[in-house]
Amino acid sequence: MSWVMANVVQRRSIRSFTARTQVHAGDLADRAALLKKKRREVQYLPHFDTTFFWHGSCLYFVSRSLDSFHTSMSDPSYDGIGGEELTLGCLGWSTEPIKRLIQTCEEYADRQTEFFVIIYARDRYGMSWQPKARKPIRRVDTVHFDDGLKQALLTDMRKYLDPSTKRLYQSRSMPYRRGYLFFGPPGTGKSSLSTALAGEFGLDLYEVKIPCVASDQDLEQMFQEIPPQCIVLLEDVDAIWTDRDSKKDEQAISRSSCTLSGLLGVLDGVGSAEGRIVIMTTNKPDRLDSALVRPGRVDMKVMLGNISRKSAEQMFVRMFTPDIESSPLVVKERSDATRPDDESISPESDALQELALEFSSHIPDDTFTPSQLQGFFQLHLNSASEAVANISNWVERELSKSLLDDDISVVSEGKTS
Ligand SMILES: Nc1ncnc2c1ncn2[C@@H]1O[C@H](COP(=O)(O)OP(=O)(O)OP(=O)(O)O)[C@@H](O)[C@H]1O
Repeated sequence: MSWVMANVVQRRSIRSFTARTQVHAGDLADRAALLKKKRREVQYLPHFDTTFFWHGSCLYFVSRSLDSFHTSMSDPSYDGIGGEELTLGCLGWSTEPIKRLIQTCEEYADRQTEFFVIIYARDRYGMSWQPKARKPIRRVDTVHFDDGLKQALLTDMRKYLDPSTKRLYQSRSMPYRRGYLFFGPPGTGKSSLSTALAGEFGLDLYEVKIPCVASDQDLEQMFQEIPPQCIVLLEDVDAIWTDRDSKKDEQAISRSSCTLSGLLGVLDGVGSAEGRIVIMTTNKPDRLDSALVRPGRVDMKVMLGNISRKSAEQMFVRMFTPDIESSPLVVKERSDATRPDDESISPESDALQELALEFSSHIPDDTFTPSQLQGFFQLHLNSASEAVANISNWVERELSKSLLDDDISVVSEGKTS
């Protein structure tokens, strides 16, 4: 119906259409499902009647029936998507044009739908999981780190989630689970990458902040309530309490109340559900116990470090590429043949590439975190050339700041010793 609205009714200036404001069943709908998709507040559709239109070289007609519409609206489980009976026909002897049109409409609907990643966290009493936030899906290519490593990670996860892999694991009596360790300094994209991966593979994300877990029993309870197909994000896993930590240890004060054996128990114990992906993050990989990161618990380690010159260039291009997704005209007109890659051949994008190259030549390799650089872009979002003009001053300032920070830490170390 949306396709007919955009491509027939609006184009031919047909002046009658229907509009409705209630597009889901309100309280009865599952909250997580509601969070997952963005619904338009007002939905415009063709009028109840038969609409004739040409598409390609065929004459089609589509009919909406008022009775069928009423029936779907009175069904309490109706969620506003589909449900209504439509009759679609075309003049001719073959059904192929109808199948083609249905496919076109399906592709159109996919492009119109905006999906979100649902992030679950424990409620404030630590009693149950609650959808905490929905985040628009972030594409993995917007998280910048080593390209080879990124491809290896995506391939590994895709392979793991393939149904044939599950069968293979089961037939070999191997536990069907996968673990990853993302490590690197603060602000290098560990959380962003986890959310992007959840979006890429259509999985919900269950967030466990290890320093906030009250006890091993709580951790066990949490894991028992996590569904099988999801990503579990264990943040700051270095805060887990190990036997080496003594009560006098100053760093141990900031440690979690759950223990290494408690964590190992939920990772591979009886209660550990099959099919889930566990991602652990840490800023201090050297503090992790070797038992926690052994193969089977951590199958792949991904280092997210300071930004390289190449990634700075890619980030620049991403920041200043016109936002084609937000233009309704482009969404409507765009076919797969005109996807964003085509921009790379336009003169504007050549100019942008040149600016990006000049910009990145001022960025010292492996010195700033991506989040630091993002902070710089936030100050100059309106003009790419302004960003290029200001970058060398910013680099100088940041470098002198970090020298100052080093001095301060030396002085404070001197005081404490
Ligand atoms: N590699 C990256 N590529 C693109 N953006 C990044 C990257 N790393 C960080 N950012 C940006 O910096 C901000 C902070 O990133 P994020 O929280 O993912 O870092 P983190 O490594 O998880 O930090 P922490 O260890 O403090 O939790 C985000 O807004 C994110 O967009």
